[in-house]
Amino acid sequence: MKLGFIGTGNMAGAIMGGVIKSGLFKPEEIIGADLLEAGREKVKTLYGIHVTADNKEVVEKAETIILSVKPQFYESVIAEIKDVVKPEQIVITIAPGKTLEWLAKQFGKDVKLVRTMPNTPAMVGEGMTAACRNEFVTDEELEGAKKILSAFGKVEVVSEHLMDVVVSVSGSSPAYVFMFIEAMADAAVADGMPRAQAYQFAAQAVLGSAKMVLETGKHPGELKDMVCSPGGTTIEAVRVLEEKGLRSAVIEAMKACTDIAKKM
Ligand SMILES: NC(=O)C1=CN([C@@H]2O[C@H](COP(=O)(O)OP(=O)(O)OC[C@H]3O[C@@H](n4cnc5c(N)ncnc54)[C@H](OP(=O)(O)O)[C@@H]3O)[C@@H](O)[C@H]2O)C=CC1
Ligand SMILES: O=C(O)[C@@H]1CCC=N1
Repeated sequence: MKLGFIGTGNMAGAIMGGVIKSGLFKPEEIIGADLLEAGREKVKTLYGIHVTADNKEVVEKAETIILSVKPQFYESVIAEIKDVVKPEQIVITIAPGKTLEWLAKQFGKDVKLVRTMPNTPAMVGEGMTAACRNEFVTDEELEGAKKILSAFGKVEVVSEHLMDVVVSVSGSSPAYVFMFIEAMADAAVADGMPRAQAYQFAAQAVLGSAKMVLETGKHPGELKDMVCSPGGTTIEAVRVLEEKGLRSAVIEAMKACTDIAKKM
């Protein structure tokens, strides 16, 4: 088995979907463990992977392990698997707040650790993942981990002190973007557009705008100005968004998100 997941919830499912869709791994090369039968059956049906109720079986069978349980379960799961983790295995973590130092202390032995923060757009191959490693991971092994992470989107190696910021700017931010899309669609529905059509229009506008930022290299403010015709419709919307505090709401929400990540 090439890849093993402990915890087969939302984020693990998004990664499974991404790596299988990319062709990097076949479903039969992936194994996942979860507490409940329902959780295991869901990923077995959706992705065709092997499943087990035994976390240790995942560690015994897979080359690379992704710890995909909630942060509050990291301590107990590591205590359960630490004796079966082999020196050559790479353990990838995806939990906010769990530092390399804290993780190493839980394992209590030399383990190759790659700390990451992915996001659910991994499911459609458009993830954004940040990664950092501990001293036992060689350059070649880091490249191997990056190959897995880039199978479902972009990956960037960052200094560990940035990992809490990454949580708010890309780990959690899909949720704010979905809220924005939902709100835009609600407004369009209020003005008479059928809901399904409203989601298409709003989501495609967000997708295209994000592509413009990534592909033109222009400042987002300049791209915004290009939409605002003098005396036109857009500047009126911009005026109201400023009055209602959109920018400040986003900044304050992200500060709260980063602060929580630091405390986890
Ligand atoms: N969702 C996201 O967008 C992102 C999540 N993450 C991180 O990914 C991790 C998982 O989050 P997410 O997928 O959202 O959470 P989920 O609750 O969807 O998935 C976690 C899964 O782990 C199972 N689980 C709990 N305890 C154990 C255990 N002891 N052994 C095996 N499986 C167990 C849970 O089962 P049960 O439901 O029965 O408890 C659940 O199916 C977290 O650390 C989160 O911070 C990182 C980036 C983005
Ligand atoms: O909400 C959470 O805690 C996780 C981490 C980043 C996205 N979801």
